Amino acid sequence: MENCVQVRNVSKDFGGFSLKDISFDIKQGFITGLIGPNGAGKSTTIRCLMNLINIDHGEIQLFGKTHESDTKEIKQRIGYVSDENYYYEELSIEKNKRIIAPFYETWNDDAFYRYLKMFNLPAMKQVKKLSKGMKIKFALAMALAHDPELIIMDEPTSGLDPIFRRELLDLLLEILQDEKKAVFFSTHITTDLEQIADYITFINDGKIVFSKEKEEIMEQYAIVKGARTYLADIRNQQVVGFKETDVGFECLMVDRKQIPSELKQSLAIEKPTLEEIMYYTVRGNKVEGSHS
Ligand SMILES: Nc1ncnc2c1ncn2[C@@H]1O[C@H](COP(=O)(O)OP(=O)(O)OP(=O)(O)O)[C@@H](O)[C@H]1O
Repeated sequence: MENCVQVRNVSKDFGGFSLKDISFDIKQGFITGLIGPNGAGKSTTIRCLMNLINIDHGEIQLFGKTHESDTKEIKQRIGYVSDENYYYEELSIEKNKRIIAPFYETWNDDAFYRYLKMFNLPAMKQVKKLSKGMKIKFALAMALAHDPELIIMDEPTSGLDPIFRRELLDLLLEILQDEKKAVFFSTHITTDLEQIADYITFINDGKIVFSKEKEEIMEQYAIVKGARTYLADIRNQQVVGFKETDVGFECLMVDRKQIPSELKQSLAIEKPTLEEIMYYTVRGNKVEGSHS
């Protein structure tokens, strides 16, 4: 299994915020989701991959190459959907296309118009007059029309209605039928990733919490619920995040194998959702707990 992206020990210091020695891979043939709370560093990470930000330390390889020596080729091979509109707002979809398309050697005009039709986009409309969802669809059409090997998207689904969101997820799966391609996207809608992602990279406060196969994460982590009587026993274990409830406690453990066998009968042990993994990791082990 080949990595189409390798991020190794990358750091970037903005003063108030920094990416701290992050490393992860994006694998060819798979969908990797990037999750993390607001301000965790998702967009910054994506901008580093796109060479829109200079990194302070570390190395980023895309298709075995680096931006320092091969940025033009790398960008040819990526379809990028930014979280900000980076097209000409005053111009129409059609005029934007005419300016940008010649940059791509593999541009496919038929595919572009097919996507416009599929996404219900009016070619003659000025970009500034498009709705938020339409802007994302336009960015998608531009990103997909040059048949990229790697699709990188920064929160593409956040402004989309649930119907189109589902269609987009199906479209991504269809694109992935070609095993040479890869998709990497950030999102707060973790249920989308539960549906379609193969790998999850979780970033919190500029650090990678994990970057792993989704199934492995779901098998490894556990939500443990129990009565107060077992509270002391469980707090002796390696607990990621913890909260007291009216009836007892609920916590997230990194490794379900660590739950002592003598306690297993008395506790409810469940598979977590990605949202629960994020929630407890960010919340941590605050002792006061919130009653739910
Ligand atoms: N150019 C910059 N100069 C200084 N600080 C920056 C710059 N870009 C981002 N930051 C800071 O870096 C931190 C991480 O921002 P980033 O946009 O990467 O987070 P995010 O995980 O994408 O968040 P969100 O989910 O809210 O979109 C924030 O505190 C932000 O203010």
